[in-house]
Amino acid sequence: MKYIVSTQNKTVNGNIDLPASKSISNRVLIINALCYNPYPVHNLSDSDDTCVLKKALFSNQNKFDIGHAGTAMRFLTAFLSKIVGEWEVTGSQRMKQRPIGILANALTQLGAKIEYLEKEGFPPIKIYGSHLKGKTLELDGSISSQYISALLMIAPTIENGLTLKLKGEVTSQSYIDLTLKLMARFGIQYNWNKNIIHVPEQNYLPGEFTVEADWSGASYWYQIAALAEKGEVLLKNLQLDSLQGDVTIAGWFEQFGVKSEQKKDGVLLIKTENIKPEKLTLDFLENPDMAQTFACLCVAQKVPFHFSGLKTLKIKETDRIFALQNELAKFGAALTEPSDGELAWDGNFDSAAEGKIPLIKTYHDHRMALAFAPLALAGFKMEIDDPMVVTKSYPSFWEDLKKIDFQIENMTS
Ligand SMILES: O=C(O)C1=C[C@@H](OP(=O)(O)O)[C@@H](O)[C@H](O)C1
Ligand SMILES: C=C(OP(=O)(O)O)C(=O)O
Repeated sequence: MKYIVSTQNKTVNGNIDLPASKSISNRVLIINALCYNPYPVHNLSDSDDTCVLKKALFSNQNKFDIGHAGTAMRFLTAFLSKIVGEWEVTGSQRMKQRPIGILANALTQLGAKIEYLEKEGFPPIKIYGSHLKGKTLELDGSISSQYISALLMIAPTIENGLTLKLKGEVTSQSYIDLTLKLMARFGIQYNWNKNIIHVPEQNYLPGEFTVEADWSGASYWYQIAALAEKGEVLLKNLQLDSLQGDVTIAGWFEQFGVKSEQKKDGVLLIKTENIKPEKLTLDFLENPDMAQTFACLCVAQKVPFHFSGLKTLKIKETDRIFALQNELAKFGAALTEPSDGELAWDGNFDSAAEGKIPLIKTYHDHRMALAFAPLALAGFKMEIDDPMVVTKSYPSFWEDLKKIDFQIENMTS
């Protein structure tokens, strides 16, 4: 299936019901599974990534296919390691290329047994869950914070708790912070000093919980507001006082004339001023999921950029560096990779691309479709391949775009 995405509008006004955060939802599902008497969770995400984890946790099977969901893969691996039994976890072809060795080694040191069913260090895996005994573990933090979050969530429930000494340049720290803050919300005490996190053995205290709206999903609406000449968009249930690290984009978007105001029922984006930076320099180490949003925005706004902190983009749903280079080249923008973890653009367009209507490939990556579609507002015409890829995090995205008069034409043959 393909969608042709276009709009004649230059002004955007609307109220959008954002999806709930899949990062928060998946943490709360695991924490609830570790509680003795869990309360129901309100506003749980309806994304694929949350649905697969929920299905696995509530199933009576011992084999799980978590599709493309990184958090489900990593969180479930740690959770099942402490549940006595034999478990198999697999995922999509891409998941089989996303490493899990660091987490599996750590769990093995705590007493679990993990076998690789195909390739050493990668899913699918077989887990022999058992009673785990905590200790001090040294862990490379530069590949994925999800390994650390997965271990932290089970830490209070294993004998003697757990101490993690993080090595290397720790990526996505804002997500580690999110994990610990949510654990604290469920009664857990911990100590985090520089690169050492200590979680003593203790019980989670169940309580009522409502999941926040998703700041990563909000970024596409900020992008839309930035590309519009003017307008106001209310992002319902979104909070500026948020647990999610991606809230930081509210500040980044001010350079593109988008202001954020906290209202009773959400965050109001206000676009009044058509401004943009001469060049954009940003570090995405804490916010890797925002790289596609800003690369697409800068090309549409003709803003040269230099982005860093992108080393982990190659092991996400797709190699996002390669995907951005390939697809933005279809609009005539040649992005370079000055060194590993960097992406840059000099602001020049190749005129050979002018007047063409490219087919934007999405590479099984929701954020490719989510970040490219807003470019219709800047007059970029395109077809989007496999548009339902958005269900990984934002199932109602296309319906929401129609609310602000985007035309979404289905080209299913
Ligand atoms: O813990 C989480 O919820 C996430 C952590 C990040 O992954 P990495 O830690 O692998 O960078 C992020 O990219 C992902 O979308 C969600
Ligand atoms: C990287 C992402 O997800 P995950 O790693 O959980 O698959 C994402 O949602 O952008």
